[in-house]
Amino acid sequence: MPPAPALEIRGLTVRYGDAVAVDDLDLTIPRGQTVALLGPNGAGKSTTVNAVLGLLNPAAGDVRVLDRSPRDAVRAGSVGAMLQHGGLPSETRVGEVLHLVRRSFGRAGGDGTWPLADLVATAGIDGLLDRPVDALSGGQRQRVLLALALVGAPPLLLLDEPTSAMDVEARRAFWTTMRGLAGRGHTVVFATHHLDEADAVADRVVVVAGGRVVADGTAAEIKAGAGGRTVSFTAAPGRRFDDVPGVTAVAWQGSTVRLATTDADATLRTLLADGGLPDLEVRGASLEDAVLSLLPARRQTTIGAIR
Ligand SMILES: Nc1ncnc2c1ncn2[C@@H]1O[C@H](COP(=O)(O)OP(=O)(O)OP(=O)(O)O)[C@@H](O)[C@H]1O
Repeated sequence: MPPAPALEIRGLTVRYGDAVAVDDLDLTIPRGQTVALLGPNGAGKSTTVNAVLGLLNPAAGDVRVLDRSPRDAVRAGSVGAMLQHGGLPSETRVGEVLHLVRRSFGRAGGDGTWPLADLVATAGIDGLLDRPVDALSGGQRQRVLLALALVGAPPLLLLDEPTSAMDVEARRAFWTTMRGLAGRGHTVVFATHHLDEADAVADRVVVVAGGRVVADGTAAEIKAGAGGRTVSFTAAPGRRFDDVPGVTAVAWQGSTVRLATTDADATLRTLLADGGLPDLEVRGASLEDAVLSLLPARRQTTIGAIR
C-alpha cells in the first residue's frame, strides 16, 4: 500500500449563512510536495486551510490529513500552521512563548519537538528571543509564528500568506528555509498573492476561484495552458483594451499596460492600426498573466493585485 497522501480533500463545501465559500472542492496532495494556493480575495483559500485544520464544520465533504481527521492530525502534532491572523500573547517575550509552546507540545504527547537551536536558526529568530512580543515588526512576528508552527516538526505545514509582512530579503530567506524543509520531506502548502514566489518555489500550483479549483499543475503547465503571450507598451491611462481581438486580461502598472492575449498577431494588428506602440514588448505569459486569464470577470486590474 502506498503511504496515505499528506492531504486528501473530497467534495469540500463550506457555507457562511447563505454564502458558499468553498464549493465541492477536491484536492489531493502527496507527501513531500510544495503546493501554492493562488486565487483572488474571497476565493476560498483561507477557508480551505481552516477546514484542513479542523477549525470549522464543513456543510459537506471529507478531509483527511495523513489519513486522520483534521482534529486528530492537529492533536497528534502532524500539522503546523501559520495563519493570516495568528496571534501571540502580549506582554511576553519571544523566548517565553516558544518555551511554553514547546513544553505544551511535549505534554500533549507529540512525537518530538524540533531541537531548539535548529528551530531558532531555521525560523531566523536568533536575536529575537529576549524581545517583547509587542515590539516585533510585522516580518519578525511572522518569523516567530513560523517557529511556533515548526515546534513539533510537523510533516504537513500550512501557511496562509506567510510572507505578506516581510521585506524582499526576509522573503528570500523564508523561501530558502521552506526549500530546506521540503528537502527534508515536509509537505508545504501555502496561500499567497505573490505569484513570483509561487512560480519560484512551488512544485505545483492550484488556482482557486469561487470556492473551486480552476487550474492545477506545475507553474510551467499553467503558463503553457494560458497558451498566450503578453503584449506591453506605454498607453494613455484609462484607455480600454477589453475589446481588442485576442485580449483576455488587461493589467496596468503606471502608464504601462500589459495585455494577455491568445492571438498576439491579431492583437498587434489592431493596435498598430490605431497608432504607435511606444516601449513595445512581446513575451510568453507570466504566471500572473496565466492566473488572470483564468479569472475572466476581472479583466481590468493592477499588476500585483490579483486580490
Ligand atoms: N467568518 C466568516 N463569516 C462569513 N463569511 C466568511 C467568513 N470567512 C470567510 N468568509 C467569506 O468566504 C469567502 C471565502 O473567503 P476566504 O477567506 O476563504 O478567501 P481567501 O481566498 O482566503 O481570500 P483572501 O485572499 O482575501 O485571504 C469570502 O466571500 C469571505 O467573505
